[in-house]
Amino acid sequence: MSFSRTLKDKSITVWEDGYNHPFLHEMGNGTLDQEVFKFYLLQDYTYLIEYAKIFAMGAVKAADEKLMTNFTVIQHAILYEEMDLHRNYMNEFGITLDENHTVKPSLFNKAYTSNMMSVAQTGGVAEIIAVIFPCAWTYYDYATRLKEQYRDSLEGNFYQTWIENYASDEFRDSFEWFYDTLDALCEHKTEQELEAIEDIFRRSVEFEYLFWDMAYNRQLSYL
Ligand SMILES: Cc1ncc(C[n+]2csc(CCO)c2C)c(N)n1
Repeated sequence: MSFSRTLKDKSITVWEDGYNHPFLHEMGNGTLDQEVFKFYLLQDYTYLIEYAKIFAMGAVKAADEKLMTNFTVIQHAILYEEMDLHRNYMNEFGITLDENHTVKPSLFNKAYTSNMMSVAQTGGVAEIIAVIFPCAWTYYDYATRLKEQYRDSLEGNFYQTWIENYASDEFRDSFEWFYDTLDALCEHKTEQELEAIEDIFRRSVEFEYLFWDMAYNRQLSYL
């Protein structure tokens, strides 16, 4: 198996803790408190703005126009498609964009995006891919599993659109290039450098897990 494809298994404990989080299963069976989802949605919107900037950092550090394009295509998809999913749910909640713009990131949200920005500033393209990879990979993995596990009750579930968006083939294909690109970038790295990449990846899987937990407990925002 290529280096990039082993990364999930090297983070498997926290990866599975993420999938088993009640936030996800309550979305799957449709019982998740909509106030909890609203908290997640608004926090995630601020998260996505910072996350999109990491792709801009990738484009700045990319060695050729192909890679630069790959980063900018995803950045565009985040701003136009993924955030549309959020804007549509906000619309259902009657939250306007102006109201949304008053939301400040929670402490944990800030910690996650600050970590990503720090990796992006100090690292190269391999480190940038490692830090963003779990966001896409866990979402695709969790959503496809939820879609299968709760297939009998998905129709009419308030969270159906969310689940189907992240479980789509189109979404899977959009980040397919992460695998081979990361492998190529890691080809001549030392054991020590590879270990550092694994740590960056695992940290993001940990951050993903705690993002669910933060949202589920609506923690911690005194701002
Ligand atoms: C906390 C958090 N982590 C991951 C995602 C999912 N996500 C963000 S951008 C993107 C597209 C390509 O990476 C995906 C799948 C999210 N919404 N919120």
